[in-house]
Amino acid sequence: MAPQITGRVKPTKIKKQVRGQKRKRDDVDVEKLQEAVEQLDTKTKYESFNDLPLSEPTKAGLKSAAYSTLTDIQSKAIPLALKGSDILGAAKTGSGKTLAFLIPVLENLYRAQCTGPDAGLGAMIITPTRELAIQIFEVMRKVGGKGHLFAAGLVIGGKSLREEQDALTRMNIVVCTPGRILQHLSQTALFNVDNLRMLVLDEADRILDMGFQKDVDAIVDYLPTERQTMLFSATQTKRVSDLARLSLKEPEYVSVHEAAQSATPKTLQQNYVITPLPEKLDALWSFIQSAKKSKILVFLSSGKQVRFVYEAFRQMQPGIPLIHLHGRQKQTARLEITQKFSNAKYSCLFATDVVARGLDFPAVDWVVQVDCPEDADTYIHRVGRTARYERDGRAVIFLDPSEEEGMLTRLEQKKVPVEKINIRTNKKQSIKDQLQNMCFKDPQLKYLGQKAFASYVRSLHIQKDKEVFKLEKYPLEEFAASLGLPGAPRIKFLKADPEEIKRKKNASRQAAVSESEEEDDDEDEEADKTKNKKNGVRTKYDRMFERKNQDILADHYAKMVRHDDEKDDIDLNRLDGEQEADDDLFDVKRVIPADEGVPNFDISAKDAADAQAAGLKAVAIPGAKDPIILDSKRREKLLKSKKKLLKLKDKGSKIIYDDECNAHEIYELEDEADFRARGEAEAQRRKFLEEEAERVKMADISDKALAKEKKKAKREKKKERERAEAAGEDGVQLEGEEDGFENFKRDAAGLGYSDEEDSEVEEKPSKKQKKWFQEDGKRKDLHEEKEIETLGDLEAEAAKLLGS
Ligand SMILES: Nc1ncnc2c1ncn2[C@@H]1O[C@H](COP(=O)(O)OP(=O)(O)OP(=O)(O)O)[C@@H](O)[C@H]1O
Repeated sequence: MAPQITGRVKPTKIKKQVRGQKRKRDDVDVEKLQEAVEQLDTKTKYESFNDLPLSEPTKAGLKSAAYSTLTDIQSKAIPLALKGSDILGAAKTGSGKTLAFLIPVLENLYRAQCTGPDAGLGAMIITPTRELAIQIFEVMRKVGGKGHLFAAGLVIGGKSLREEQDALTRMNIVVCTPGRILQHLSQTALFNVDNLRMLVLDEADRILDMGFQKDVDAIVDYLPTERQTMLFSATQTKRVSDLARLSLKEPEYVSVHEAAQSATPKTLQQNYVITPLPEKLDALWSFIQSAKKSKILVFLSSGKQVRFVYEAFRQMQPGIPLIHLHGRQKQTARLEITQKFSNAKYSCLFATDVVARGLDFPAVDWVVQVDCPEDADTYIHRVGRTARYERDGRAVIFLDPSEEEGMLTRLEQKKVPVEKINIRTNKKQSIKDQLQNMCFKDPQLKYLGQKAFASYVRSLHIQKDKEVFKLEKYPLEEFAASLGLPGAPRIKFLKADPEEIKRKKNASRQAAVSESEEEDDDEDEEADKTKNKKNGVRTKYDRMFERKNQDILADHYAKMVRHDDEKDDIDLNRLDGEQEADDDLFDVKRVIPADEGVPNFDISAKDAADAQAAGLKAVAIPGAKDPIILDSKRREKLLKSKKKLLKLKDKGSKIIYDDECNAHEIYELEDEADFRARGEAEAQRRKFLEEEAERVKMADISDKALAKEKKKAKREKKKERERAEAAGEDGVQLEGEEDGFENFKRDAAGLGYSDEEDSEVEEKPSKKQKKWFQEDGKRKDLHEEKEIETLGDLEAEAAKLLGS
């Protein structure tokens, strides 16, 4: 999105006069406001925006956006911020922190009359992701667009630097991502920040985190030290070193957490299900099947997993619209997807942590965490995408048994109440066979699966919290099988020069991560870990990472599975133009045996010669076109199996015979002279098309006649049945009718919970059976689920879920 200017230039004389008069009125207004702000009692709990000394344009904006009462954080932070204090604001997700800093920004700049191109930049709002910046900008437009004359804009990249440069020099308020604004600070000569009065860091803990550390330090160096600084997040930093870096002056710590019993919204129902890693996709599929009439946000730990799960599930047609979002998609695609998910009533979005923070998707029913988050803070932000601003919401996390103890301890420490539930046995569906079948038939999907496997193992390997993530405890072979892979891909861990790692770390953190993505790009951290591990004990997993084997996934093959929505242009936000560093340190290098159904991996005679030169043995197979190279025990074994060798042999080609019993290939090129003798090529082409069109038309007529006949026969059969029923015959029922309705009811009720224990006992057709989950033990504070009997009940339930 290009920077947008909300302020207007009024060139005519009349307009100038009007403006002059308005300014006079504003001056009086400003003086009065200033007085009122000075007298404001920061200890009072203000309930209504009308009780605060706010300018008319802000009041109008709040009114038109239907904001009337203040949330807790707004009530505590706004009065202090209006008076100019530095603020450290911490409040639960969805509690209205955005307005808590936006209103003071608008008001303080208004009172300072910091409007128009000559006033310069008055406020800078920094956020970790582009999506969040856009969202904040939209809220600002909504609240500030009713009469304020500020020039406000977005600087998040995705546009040419030049366009942004021009607009930046006229802006009074900028909402930006760290990388891009730093680029302007260092490259845009006319961008002057000497008048900056306010600096806001939304999701401050993330921005002050190692990924953005350098950028933020560099930005702060450009800014005047005399300014108001505000930090907001649901999981706030209190580190003195962080605050010192930003030169906060006696900051007011405004926390709504401290007194609260939990760090998450009261209206959020949180559960966990113990799900061994190889069963996670089964569990996810079963879950989606039972919650089709909902809006679901599914978190996975990397973009590769997102792509694989999305592709695989899409092919399996789950009956709910699927979309996916990760940081490697183009900006426009990312925006479209967030928009789509926001507007959807029922939808399932597979995403990485790129949407974990701050995004305000309306009416999300479920947040499902398939992969365990790296820490409790990430958990809090992920689940915070539902149950926003007093609405209900539900969250469920799938924990591998090895993660249970560690993660629950972390959550308890952060005051996150989460209860165990089980998946109902009759709701469990296994999709392993289906995935295996799909991967066997579709090498592209299999390739995505291999990448997903590698990136997941990598993410486990680099996790900081080893009490939660114990790599050796995960059943990786079974996990690979659960993705439909014929075996666990071998993962190669390239050892890099520590100096090179350091250089990359600085460069890629500055560039890539600054745009938002917290996934996939962590090779640098990973490399550090290896360095640290150097003196430690090597496990079988270390050996797995270090294993070397042939690279047979050729470039063209990788390109083949490249998605349209992936970045293929240079990201303007990357300072050093660095492109996908994704696989630099980790790579899937799997030797794919010929019997795994992956085509196009024939070993040519040249390859064989190369292999021999490299000291490998190449063996000629009778009947096979090319020799096979003995580069592994598996291939040596293959030589001993006649059945497997058969697959390597030339399959022959199909031959057809003419009337004189002469053999022909199916497609043979016609003699050119004969072809020319029949006339102009173009005329022949046209004639062929006409004949084909006629043939299709005839086929269509006979198809229709057939369909008509079938319909008639069906109707007659139905009538016959009805006659029989009327005559009192037993056991006749119209096919499908009853079943269809039952399924519909089941799906709807699958959203609920029950109090009963998991049991294998055959279940009576009671309503409780229809639920996907059941609780492990007794749970308090759950809202009663109304039993869904009719379509009307279902609609009422859906309306309740959607908070309408
Ligand atoms: N005073 C208010 N009255 C009514 N609705 C409000 C008010 N303040 C905020 N909201 C609504 O609450 C929702 C959440 O607000 P916001 O996005 O600011 O939360 P947040 O605390 O920043 O959440 P997160 O920690 O996830 O970033 C938004 O849909 C917003 O419109």
